[in-house]
Amino acid sequence: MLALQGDFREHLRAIEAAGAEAVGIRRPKELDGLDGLIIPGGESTAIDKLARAFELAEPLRERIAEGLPVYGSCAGMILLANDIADPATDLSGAPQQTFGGLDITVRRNAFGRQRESFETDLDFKGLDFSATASGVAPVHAVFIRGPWVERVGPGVEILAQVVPADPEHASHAVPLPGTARIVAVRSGHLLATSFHPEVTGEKRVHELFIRMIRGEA
Ligand SMILES: NC(=O)CC[C@H](N)C(=O)O
Repeated sequence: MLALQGDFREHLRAIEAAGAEAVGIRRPKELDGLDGLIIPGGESTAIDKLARAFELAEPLRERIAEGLPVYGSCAGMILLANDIADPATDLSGAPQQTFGGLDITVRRNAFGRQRESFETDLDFKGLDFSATASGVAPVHAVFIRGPWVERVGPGVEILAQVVPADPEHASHAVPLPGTARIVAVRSGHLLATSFHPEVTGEKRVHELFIRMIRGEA
């Protein structure tokens, strides 16, 4: 659990509820011996700056490239993306940085600002093979100033999309009803969701990640 900023406490609880042990990571040496890492929701710019300040960013990029399983939710998805369509810039005009690894382009705050946060049910692929042969299962998803994925590269699997139905979402960045937006992806050892399963008591996304770590999914 990258415990620099954001809702890492909620993820710690979700991992433990899913039957695994989790520890908070704040220093490069704490990356040694990890089976996997979760990057929580929060502010991607803050996590980026703190990771650089604590000299974690480079070692983490290396571990991701070496195959460390990582799950990123919301800001964590942004930090795993190779590209950001609209990166925030600091006072010197330098764009925010990501750890990368996922060949996707994300758009930050794509569904709007805090007041446009919303909840919806969506079908998530690969979660629950007892439900359907395809493993597609319904998930109640909470979006809080979330990103969406605008581009997926080869080898990136789309696990869930959202089609904002209610017309109120047509009044800003959210696409007109009927336009599907990618909100969960997987590429090998990397998993990312735009939404926050850790805030709803949903365990299956964390269980999927644990199965990925164990080589069972
Ligand atoms: N809930 C979240 O993690 C919000 C992410 C935030 N909008 C960012 O750009 O980093």
